[in-house]
Amino acid sequence: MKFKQDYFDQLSGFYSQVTPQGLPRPQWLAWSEDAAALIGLKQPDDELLQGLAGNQAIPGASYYAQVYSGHQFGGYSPQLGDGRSIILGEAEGPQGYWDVALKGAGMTPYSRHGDGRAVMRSAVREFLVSEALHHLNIPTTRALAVIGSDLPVWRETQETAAITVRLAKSHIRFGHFEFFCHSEQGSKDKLKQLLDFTLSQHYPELSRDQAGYIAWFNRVVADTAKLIAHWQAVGFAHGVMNTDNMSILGDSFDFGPFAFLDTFEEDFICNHSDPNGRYAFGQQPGVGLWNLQRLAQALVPIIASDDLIAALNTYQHHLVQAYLVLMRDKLGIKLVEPAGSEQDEADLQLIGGFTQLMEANRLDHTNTWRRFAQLDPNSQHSSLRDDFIDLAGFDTWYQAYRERLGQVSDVAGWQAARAQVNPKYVLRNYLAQEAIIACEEGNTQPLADLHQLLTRPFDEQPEKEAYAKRPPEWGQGLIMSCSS
Ligand SMILES: Nc1ncnc2c1ncn2[C@@H]1O[C@H](COP(=O)(O)OP(=O)(O)OP(=O)(O)O)[C@@H](O)[C@H]1O
Repeated sequence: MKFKQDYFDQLSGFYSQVTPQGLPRPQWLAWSEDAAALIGLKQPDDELLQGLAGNQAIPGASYYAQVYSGHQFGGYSPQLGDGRSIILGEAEGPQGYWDVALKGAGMTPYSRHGDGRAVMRSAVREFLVSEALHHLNIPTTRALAVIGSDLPVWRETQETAAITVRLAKSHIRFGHFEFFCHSEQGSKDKLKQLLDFTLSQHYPELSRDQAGYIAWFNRVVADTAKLIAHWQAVGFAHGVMNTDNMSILGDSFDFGPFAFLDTFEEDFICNHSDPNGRYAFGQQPGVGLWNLQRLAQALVPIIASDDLIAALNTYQHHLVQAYLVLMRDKLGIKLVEPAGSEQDEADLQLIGGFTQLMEANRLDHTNTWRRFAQLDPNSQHSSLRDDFIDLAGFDTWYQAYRERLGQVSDVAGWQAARAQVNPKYVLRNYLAQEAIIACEEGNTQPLADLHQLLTRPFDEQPEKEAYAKRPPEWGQGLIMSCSS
């Protein structure tokens, strides 16, 4: 790995230099070849293993933990920070730089009461979902590897420690700005310094003045809205949308009790620690805006309120437009009239009508959408119909859909295009759980197989048909806790 050397200088006051606490007897549990290619790595080897396990220094790496704060479940936590994640710096790759972070590499000044560790279960889940989302074409941080060990750690029961090696275009969170606005260590100058750093790192095309700052905040609003549109379209529930888990770049970030929907349920809650459903699947669009409002509040000292409010007011538009693009593609309908016309409203109703039917008929989200890749769109009789109990409801919807769709001239082409946007395979919780149980028994092959499967989520993989099944009874409604 080749690290950028001037990175640190620009960040003074925003981090603490730390030393990782190594993992004894480390072993590779997972490795992502295409994430490795991002930073010019080819094969995992022993030296890299010891380096990423924190047992020996990696040449050129800097080792730091950042301070930030954030709103967690609606309340402000004034002092958070990388309590178990150590950033090595920015590694150079063929197409740019990536932060490399060791998540679970021991205590830092921000560990509070935590042990600085991550358990294997959560490290594997973060690895799988990072790579799965990427291959679903959803913006996300990436995962290079999972390193396991026999080091015992205590959560609800005794587990073993592991490290996820995370690659991120940026580790800057909404919570960074909140910290430098609200804390005693913060100031207008510090906020400006942080924003100028963000711009120079990630938005070199923007000027470092009021006009650039406003343009930047508009970008953050749009990127966040687009990310959430992706989650809603694919059926992904993040589970812990605290502002310290919101990437400034609009990448999916920090994976805990996340879930892909099995049965479609608007009110689905995947986080055991969220009994009121603050972060339920259907709440995510609203939470995205709420989080942006918290970010805007933190920016008041350096960006005029009117400009912040004007940008926030574009959120709904970006969200709806991005969602419409994704959902029209899933349904195979084309935008005929200009965006923003009455057709948008009619299409939202058509889409909402379908999701309501899915919910009322207790249908599987992924498999139901995948059916569009087999549908004969010119036929009055839909192969989808058999899945519904409410046949009259389906028939009414299908008639409206066919009217909107019109005649399709190239049916095979239409179906192939639907297969490229309606995935066959997603990371269902029970699949992750099976791979984790195998790892606990010393067998990493199921994890490797699942990872491979998820790198081609849109392809038929007949030998892996079973992975597309709805969960067995034990895996239905698996709800994870925040403890990881
Ligand atoms: N085991 C732990 N030891 C120390 N600090 C922890 C531990 N688990 C979580 N934290 C800290 O608690 C806060 C909230 O945790 P959260 O789970 O959102 O983050 P994370 O998953 O640890 O890290 P990241 O956001 O970098 O993915 C963060 O400041 C985090 O560093």
